[in-house]
Amino acid sequence: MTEKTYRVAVAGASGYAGGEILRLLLAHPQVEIGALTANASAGDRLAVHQPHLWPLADRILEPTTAETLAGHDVVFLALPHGHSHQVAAELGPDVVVIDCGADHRLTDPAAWAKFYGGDHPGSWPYGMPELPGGRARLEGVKRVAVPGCYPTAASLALAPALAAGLVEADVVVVAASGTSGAGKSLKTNLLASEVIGSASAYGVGGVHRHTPEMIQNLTAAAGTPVSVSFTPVLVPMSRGILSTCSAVIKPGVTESEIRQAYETAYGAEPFVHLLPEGQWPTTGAVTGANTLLLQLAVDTDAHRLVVVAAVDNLTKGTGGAAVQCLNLALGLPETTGLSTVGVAP
Ligand SMILES: NC(=O)C1=CN([C@@H]2O[C@H](COP(=O)(O)OP(=O)(O)OC[C@H]3O[C@@H](n4cnc5c(N)ncnc54)[C@H](OP(=O)(O)O)[C@@H]3O)[C@@H](O)[C@H]2O)C=CC1
Ligand SMILES: CC(=O)N[C@@H](CCC(=O)OP(=O)(O)O)C(=O)O
Repeated sequence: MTEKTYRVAVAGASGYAGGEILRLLLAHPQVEIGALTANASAGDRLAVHQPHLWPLADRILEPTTAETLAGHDVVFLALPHGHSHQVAAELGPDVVVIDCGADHRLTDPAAWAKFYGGDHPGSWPYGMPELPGGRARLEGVKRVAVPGCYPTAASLALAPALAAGLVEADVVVVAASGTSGAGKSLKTNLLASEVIGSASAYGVGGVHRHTPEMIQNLTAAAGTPVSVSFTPVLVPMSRGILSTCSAVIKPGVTESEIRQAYETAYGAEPFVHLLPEGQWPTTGAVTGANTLLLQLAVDTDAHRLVVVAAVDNLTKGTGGAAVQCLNLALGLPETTGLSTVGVAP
């Protein structure tokens, strides 16, 4: 029997997230790539913006309109946040819409207003299958909110310990990110002369917009309100996030209990792995792979659990998660078209 092919459009195809989605879709056996859209780049050959996507080099970017996105089974939205809800509103209810932006991730309108401003666009099923109950929430859905890159690393790093009640509900996350996390648009702190040879903290003091998303995920996992102190750090690499997450261990809890909780949570997961003891995650090991690698240690003097997570912000941190959610939404095997093989060195 011939397998069904789904016609897929990508809005924001000239950007980093759109480019990564296309790189992965080119290896997906049940996808036909339809319209590729952008804003100011409309009219350009795709190769001008995505020279690595050779099979699509001569495709012409179209404007992002209801007309260009019509006639597809699936539409990926890889647009700056604040734009996708308007575009999604014009797509029919039978179209599977996978939004890589932040518009539909938060369930709390007050958190949206505080960190993004304006009216809350509403929330969609959240695209992190590995969270408790996460997979069931995505099967067969028509709308998916793909998580932010920093929340992917922090949430998967801490959810098992919080869900098992092994640590206090007050966590610290410090995460180093490569520059592609900021997208392609020009920003002065992303000038090569500012970034090369320098690491810098930003969004310090609870103001980064990914903080409420981490709180949302970890509170749901813990079943009790969790407070999160998050500090992002920009480092001179193009891809990758290395997130160091810690929490105070509850009295009497042992390292083997904690390790068991992570093995139970992720032992059967195709894309999230607790490394063998003594081996620590690196961003290089996950570059281009839809994989999140974890390791943990117990700091007995400080009474803290420390978990380190590595993820490629563009793969498991966005584009790979988006394709994983597509598979769940369409009822395909979750790993279809997704590789856990990285690029090294
Ligand atoms: N980069 C990352 O690691 C991650 C990104 N995301 C999310 O993915 C989305 C895209 O991010 P990213 O690819 O990094 O950003 P980029 O700046 O690299 O790309 C943005 C894309 O959106 C298009 N665009 C810009 N403005 C409009 C508009 N008004 N109408 C239609 N299209 C428009 C751009 O087209 P043009 O070339 O014409 O300007 C471009 O294709 C964002 O919401 C981001 O938060 C999520 C997780 C991680
Ligand atoms: C290094 C860097 O600048 N990273 C971005 C990550 C944001 C992102 O990509 O996530 P959203 O999908 O929520 O916008 C930042 O801190 O804003």
